[in-house]
Amino acid sequence: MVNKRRRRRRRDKRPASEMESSSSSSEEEEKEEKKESSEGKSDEEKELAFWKNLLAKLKERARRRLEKAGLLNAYEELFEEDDEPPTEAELVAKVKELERRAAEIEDRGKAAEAVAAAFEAEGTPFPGTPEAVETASEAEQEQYIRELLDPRLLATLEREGIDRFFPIQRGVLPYALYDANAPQEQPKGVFRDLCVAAPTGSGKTLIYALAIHQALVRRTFRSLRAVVVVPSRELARQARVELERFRPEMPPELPRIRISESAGGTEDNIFIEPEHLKHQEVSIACPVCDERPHPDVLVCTPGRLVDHVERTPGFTLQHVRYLVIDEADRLLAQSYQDWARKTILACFDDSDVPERELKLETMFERIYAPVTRRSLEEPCPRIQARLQKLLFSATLGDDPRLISTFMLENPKYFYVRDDAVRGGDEAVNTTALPATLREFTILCDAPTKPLALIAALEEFRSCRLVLVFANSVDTALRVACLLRLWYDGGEGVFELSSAMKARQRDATIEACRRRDAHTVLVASDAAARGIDMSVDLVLNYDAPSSVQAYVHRVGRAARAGRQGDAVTLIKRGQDRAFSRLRAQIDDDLAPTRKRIPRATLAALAPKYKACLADLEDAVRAAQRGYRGRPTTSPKDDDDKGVVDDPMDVDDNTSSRVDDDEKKQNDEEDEDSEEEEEEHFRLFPLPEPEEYMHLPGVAEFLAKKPGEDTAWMYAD
Ligand SMILES: Nc1ncnc2c1ncn2[C@@H]1O[C@H](COP(=O)(O)OP(=O)(O)OP(=O)(O)O)[C@@H](O)[C@H]1O
Repeated sequence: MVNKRRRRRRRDKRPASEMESSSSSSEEEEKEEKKESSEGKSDEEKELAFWKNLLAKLKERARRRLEKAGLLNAYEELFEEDDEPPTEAELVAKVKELERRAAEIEDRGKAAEAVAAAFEAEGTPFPGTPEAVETASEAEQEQYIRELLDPRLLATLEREGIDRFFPIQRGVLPYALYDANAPQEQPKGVFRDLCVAAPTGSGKTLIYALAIHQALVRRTFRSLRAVVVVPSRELARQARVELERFRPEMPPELPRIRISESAGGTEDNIFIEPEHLKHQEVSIACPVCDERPHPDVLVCTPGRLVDHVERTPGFTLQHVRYLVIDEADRLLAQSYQDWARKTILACFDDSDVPERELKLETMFERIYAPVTRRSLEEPCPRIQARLQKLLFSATLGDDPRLISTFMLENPKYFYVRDDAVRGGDEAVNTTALPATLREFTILCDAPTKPLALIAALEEFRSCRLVLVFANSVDTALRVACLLRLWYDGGEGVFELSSAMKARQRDATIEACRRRDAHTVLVASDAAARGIDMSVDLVLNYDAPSSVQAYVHRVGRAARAGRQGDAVTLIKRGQDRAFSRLRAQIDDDLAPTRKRIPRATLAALAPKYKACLADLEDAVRAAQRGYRGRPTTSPKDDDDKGVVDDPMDVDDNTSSRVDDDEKKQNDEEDEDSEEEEEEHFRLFPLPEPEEYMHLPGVAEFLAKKPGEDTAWMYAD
């Protein structure tokens, strides 16, 4: 039916001369059509179902368009609920009426463009756009965001106790949600990628969670629409939990938004996309597929993502609307399998799309017609189904490789300076710390450094959770062992490093989150980024070697507007280097110098010495608990020439810098094969006979490339 209408429209558009010369062939076509329609009569019910399905899609599109153009009343008049199913003729008439309205909208669109141009000429943002609320009051920004949010998401926010948005959320959400609500099929270049640099704990996750859910809340078609890439397995888990926390309730007729995780040892719900869904066929209800695990959102590490792109049958990124890259500066530095290029190219892969171009001849087709997948070709021959990239980090920086590696399109940058959120067209290298963080330094000698750590811990004994950072896996292990001895068995002392198995790390994080007594977690930089666990005090046993490491480490405290403290132990001789590092942060503040009285150290010394005597045995016992003994590698630069810190190991077992990513990827490879096998056992590919009986499937599969199929890009 769709084919016939298209053919008819195309004929009408041909020049008169061509029309005359081909009149005989058109008569033949007419006959052919009649023959086709008489043959089709036996399938009347099927066809009506097809039309209804298409109309439902068109109605939704029309509603959005008309609503935007202030024509909602017209829409309601046009589609009053009928008790009787409409006849085919009525449906065709309605679609024609839609075409007329669409043309009307185009006129209005032109008028609106002229008005927008006038506003631009005056330098005033167009009312109702995100630009217009950039400088508005806090209350106006809140209201604007709430108006853009679906009521089901507002209900979720209320349920989760989010009653106001944080500053960076008020700055970015107007843009992110405005785009999430905009129709997909915009000409290339209309939408912008967003890059957000905001302090740790400022609520960046909620920004992408809301944008994704807002775009998917009215989706009718199930396919992978959002991919969130994070640098570690722990962050993948956390992001998934956060996305699930804000997941909206769906209307009864739609399946809920499914969120999956694919990182390291975790591999759930990875799906195979059945052939007939790959091409976004109009038919949307497919019981077989709905019972199968189809994620709408996938949270993953880069390694696992590349594995899926290259190896998982049926896995495609072709329908992905959002590519979120969290901790983007960290992921930029990670070239694992050339993941960024491969991922983005996979989003534009149209190799299995039949060689067919939609000729968008009428306004109707341009607005409502099915659109195909996207193409990187310039100029794009098709309407673009859009891919928006959202980049986040507390230390995003202005590295030009961000644009090239992630193929950013017309990016808009958000950053925080002088406690205010700013937006601009240029990347700005700026780093801010949470305003609620208090920073301290303690100057100490190498031999007494562990004692200084103990003294600092004693001073902050009232804190619930203290996170101690060491520069290497081995130092973290030794410090944890020392503290266990210090706390007489150390029930509340935990260790987190990449030398541990993934499940051990999960269990440790969970235990630290749950405990309500004084808890000390000793970690390597594996725990520096992104982990959100209500830390009261960050204690840098080793001074970090870069400003990025410092910002992410201390940012585990003072999150979400809460008070928090950070203490850094600085060995004599390291203080200048640390001051230079701290000066790279955009504020005029300096950490307060704390002094530990000699008398305090002297009082702690006897017990400390007793602990040291038992330390080697404790370390050996702890190492036996690992998968294998940590290997050896060169010492940290910082420690060169300094051998007398009792937490430094001797030459035979020298400190290993925590190469978290490498370790993780090795681990992922090891775990994944087993898990994949298990997955395919649980979720085998459906046999074609399982879905061939479903309406429309056989017909769709029978269509040849190039045939005028009704393709639909459905939200
Ligand atoms: N509007 C809000 N009101 C209350 N709490 C919020 C709000 N937004 C986010 N939060 C909470 O703030 C905490 C920190 O948020 P999140 O982890 O997203 O920070 P982040 O900016 O991503 O930090 P990092 O850079 O360290 O990854 C989380 O526990 C989150 O649930």
